[in-house]
Formats: sequence, structure tokens, C-alpha cells
Amino acid sequence: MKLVKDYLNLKKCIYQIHKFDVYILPIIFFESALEAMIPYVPIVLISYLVDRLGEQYPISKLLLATMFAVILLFLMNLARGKLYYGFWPGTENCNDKMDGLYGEKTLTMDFQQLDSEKVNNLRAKIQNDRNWGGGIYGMIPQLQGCLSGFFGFLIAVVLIIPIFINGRLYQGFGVFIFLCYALILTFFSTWFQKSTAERELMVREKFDFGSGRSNYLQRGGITYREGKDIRIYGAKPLIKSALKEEKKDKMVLEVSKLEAIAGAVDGTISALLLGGAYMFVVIQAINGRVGIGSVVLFASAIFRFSESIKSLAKSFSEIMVNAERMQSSFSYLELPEVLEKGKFKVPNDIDNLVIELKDVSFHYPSDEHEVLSHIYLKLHHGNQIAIVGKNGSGKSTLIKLLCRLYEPTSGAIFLNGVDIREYDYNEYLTLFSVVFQDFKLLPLSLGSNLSGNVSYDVDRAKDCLEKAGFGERLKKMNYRYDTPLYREMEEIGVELSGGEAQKVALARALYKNAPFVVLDEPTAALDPISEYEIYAGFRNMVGNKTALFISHRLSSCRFCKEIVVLDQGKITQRGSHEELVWDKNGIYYRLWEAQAQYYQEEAI
Ligand SMILES: Nc1ncnc2c1ncn2[C@@H]1O[C@H](COP(=O)(O)OP(=O)(O)OP(=O)(O)O)[C@@H](O)[C@H]1O
Repeated sequence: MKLVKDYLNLKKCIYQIHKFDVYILPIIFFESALEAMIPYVPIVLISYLVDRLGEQYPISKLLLATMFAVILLFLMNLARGKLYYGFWPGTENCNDKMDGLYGEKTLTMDFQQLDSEKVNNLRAKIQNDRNWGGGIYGMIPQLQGCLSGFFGFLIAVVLIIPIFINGRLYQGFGVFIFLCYALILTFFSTWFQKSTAERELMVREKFDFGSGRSNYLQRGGITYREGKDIRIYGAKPLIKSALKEEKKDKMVLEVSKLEAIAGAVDGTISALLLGGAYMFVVIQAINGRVGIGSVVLFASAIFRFSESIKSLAKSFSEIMVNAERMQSSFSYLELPEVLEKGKFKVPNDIDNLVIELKDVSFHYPSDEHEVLSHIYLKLHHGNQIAIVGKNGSGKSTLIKLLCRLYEPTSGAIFLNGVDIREYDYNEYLTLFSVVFQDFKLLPLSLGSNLSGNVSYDVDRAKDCLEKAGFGERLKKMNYRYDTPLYREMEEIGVELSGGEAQKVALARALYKNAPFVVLDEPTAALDPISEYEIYAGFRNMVGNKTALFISHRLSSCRFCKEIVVLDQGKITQRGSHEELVWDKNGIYYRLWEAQAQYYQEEAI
């Protein structure tokens, strides 16, 4: 069963490589054949020359043979060089395209999948493979090793058999003993290579997560953004110890140890084989069974025969080990959709959209603890509802369910009376403009950030940025809408302050102009004047759209006719500010009082 699975993985992988680059497989084939053939040219030449030394052969013929061999060698090396020139770029090209496939999958998979433990594990494994050239990433060099071993083996057989037959080496007990000796050594070496490859894989698998950590700690993870906190809190020793903890060094040591032992065993076996082969053929030559030239050819061919089998076995066992490893890549790329996606078109009449949550409960895939419990909420067109509550009460999670980033674990959400799962997923998403609490802007141009596209409408971008209070800052940007944000991708990228970034995120939501506007802590990073301007212009910004608004600044929620209070995942209160503030036992009153008191004391 496992073998069938491995075989299918290999087949898929080779097919994928062929799809990425149609030239790479022929290149590997011919390059491997040449790699196997080239060492035999000087061996055959020397054997030919030595055999003719005693025969008073015309020197011109010997020179001609030498020249022929030299030219042949030159041409073969030239051809190999040319193929090699295509080999590495081809390999890189395939690896890059593989990265592209993973990237595309990450961008398109259901968000809920992206947040699952399974996907996290798969990503760590794939990253580890990328780091040390395993799994799919190891296929091309291993295929090359396997083919060159195979060709080396074939050529050695073709050379040895005639000597055996012509020299009648197959007669005699010594041959039997020598063949047993050679076969035992070769088998032992092959078994050793295979078990080393398997043990190496086990060691590396133990550190799949370690590679994720080291990627974070050593490569892209820590940037100048984290740099501030690390310095202020003196966290350098912490980072260093975290690096030590993940024991990547230990993995490198373990793998190096295995490789060193394998190298030493391999070298000893090669020496034993070569010595044995020479002794055997010299004895045969002394007994007159083969010529002196054949001694060289035969001993070298036997040596290369064994080396080829070892190389074939090594590459083959690595391929088999990797075939299993490839499963993580295919599992990732073939992850099924978890969201039910229907075909219904969303209603055209956006002025009459009604969203209703009926008995919605939810827990995150990684945690059985219920975050939302039996929520009922109805959003009529034009409603502007505020959601308030303590930290962790489930406000942002509610928004994620509304936008179908996660599915409710029970209950359902309806749009105009139809379960939202019945609608075309992408069409449904067009209904929402959301500013998430932990929103992210992309390190691309300002204009592209607004439109989510390469092109954008300059007038609309200007209008939205101004409404979001970014107008003044925009004037200072040299490349205006083409200014790249942040420095990850462009040297001239502009660093935005937290509040400026939040204004751009708001402008992005306005630019989308969707019928539902959801703002999760939209002004947390804004200065009081900007915040005031945003709220003063809120009606202008949101117009008569349906809006959901989350904020801890309760004074800024007062303009919403309805306020919903969440506590530990349950709706505990709802009503206008005036209604809620009356209930002195309610959470709203306590939250309001805590803030109001603070302002009163400040005023004093
Ligand atoms: N991706 C996740 N996986 C597992 N648990 C999560 C995830 N995101 C949030 N949680 C948990 O769900 C609970 C509710 O989180 P949520 O972000 O909805 O709270 P909130 O009311 O928006 O909080 P805050 O006011 O602090 O923003 C928290 O206990 C949080 O730890």
C-alpha cells in the first residue's frame, strides 16, 4: 500500500516537473548518461594502449587513438557543460514554480483551513523541505543521481561481460569467490546507504517545526519592526535561547554525524573493492587469462560497476524516502475546500439587504472552547449597530463569521432569508468593506492597496483618502498614489505611522464601496482630532449603508441607534446608549462609567 502511494507520488512529481519545464527531464537524462560515460573514455584508452605496448604497434595508430579519445572527451565534456548550464537554472525554475503553486494555494484556500493545525504542520514540513532540498525540492538532483548510477552500471556491464567471456574468467573457483566478495560489499554498502537516508529523514522530521522557528528567528521573521521591542526589552538573549531551544544545531550535528559515518563506510568499501578487483585481475593476468590492458579496464569497470550500484541505491533510497515526504506537498496543494459554496447570485437590490444571525455558536478549530454562543442578530439595510464588550468577548470573531472567514459551528447566517452558504462565495464577499482590528496593508503602491488591483481610479482614490483624513500626508508623498508602502519590496517604500496606516485602511474600505461596512476599532490609532474628524464625517463616509461598528471608546458608539453588548460570547444587552446606561447592573454601564470617570478625573 505504502509502495503504491509512493509510486503515485513520484509519478505526480515527475509529471509536475515536466509541466514546469519541458526541457528539464531530457536534460537530466543526457547529462546523467554523459556523466556516467566520461570516466570510461580514459580507462578504455589506457587499456587499449597498454594492450598494444608489447605488439610493436605503429605509433601513429596509437597517437590517432589517443587523439580520438581526447577529442571525444573534449566534446563530451563540452556537451555536458552545455547541459549542466540548463540543469541548474531549470532546477531553480522548477523550484520557483513550485513556490508559486504553494503561494497560490495559500492565497486561495479557505481562510479557516489556513488557521488549522493540520495546515500549519504541512507548511512547516514544506518549509523544511525547501531548506534542505527534500521532498519535491529534492527530486531533480536525486533523479539525476539515480540515472547516472543506472547508466554507469549499464556501461560497466557492457565492458565486463566481453572480458569475462574472451578471457574465460567465468571458469575457476577464484571468480566465484571474487564475485561473492564484490556482491557482499556492494549489498552491504547499498543497505547502509538506504538506512542512513531513512535515519536522516527521521532526524529531519523531528525538526520540522524547528525549521519554522529558525525561519522566523533567523530569516524573514524578525525585521526592523520587531527590532524596537527586542532592544528595549533586552530580548536578545531570549531570542538566542529560543534558537538554541529549537535545537536546529543539534539536528545539523546529528545529520552531519550520520553523513560522516556513511562517508567513512562508503570510502572503506570502495577501497576494499578496488583493491580486491585489482588483486583478482592481476592474478588472472599472471595466469594468462587476460591481457595486461584488460587488467586496468576490468578492475576499473568492476570498481565503477560497484560505485554505480551504490550511487543508484543511494539516489533510489533518497527518492523513495522523499516520495513519502512529498505527500505533505500534495496534501497541501490538494486540500479540499471546507466552506460550502453555493451558486446563488447575491441580490441586486442592495437597498433591501437584510442579514440575520440565527442561533449562531462558534469555536475555533484549534480550541473547543466556545467563543460565541447562541447569537441572534438582525441587520436591516441602513442600520448602524455598535458592538461593545470586554476584551476577548467575541466581537471580532462575530465579524469573521459574518464575512464567511469561518463557518458557525451551529446555527446559520441568512441574507434576505437565504442561508449565506447558498450564495456564490466570491459574490458574497463583494458585499463587505471591512477594516479589521489587525488589518494589513500590502507592501505595494498606495493606489493598488486601495483598489486591491494593479490599476486604480485616481479620482476615487483621492476622494477616499481625503475622507479618511489622509489628504495632507498624500501631498507629501513624492510618487503620490504610486508610492510603495513599506520597504519589504521597494527601496523607496514609505513607512506609515500606525494612525496613517489606519487611515489608509479606512480609505480602502471606502474605495470598495460595499453595501455593508464593518469597522473593528477603526480609530484606535488615530489622534483625537483625526478621530473626531472621522466620527464627524462618519455619516458622510458610510452614507446610508449598513454598518457594524466595534469600539472600546463608548462615546464614539453613541451615534449608533443600537448598541449590542457581548459578554463571554453571549449577547447580554442591546438598545440605545440612553437605554443601556440606565441599567446599573449591566456591563455597558460599568464600561461606560469606567471611561467617563477617567475623563472626569482628567478634567479635574
Ligand atoms: N484564530 C484563533 N484561534 C483560536 N482562538 C482565537 C482565534 N482568534 C481569537 N481567538 C480567541 O477567541 C476569543 C475571542 O476573540 P475576539 O478577537 O473575537 O475577541 P474581541 O472581543 O474582538 O476582543 P478585543 O476586544 O480584545 O479585540 C479570544 O479568547 C481569543 O483568544
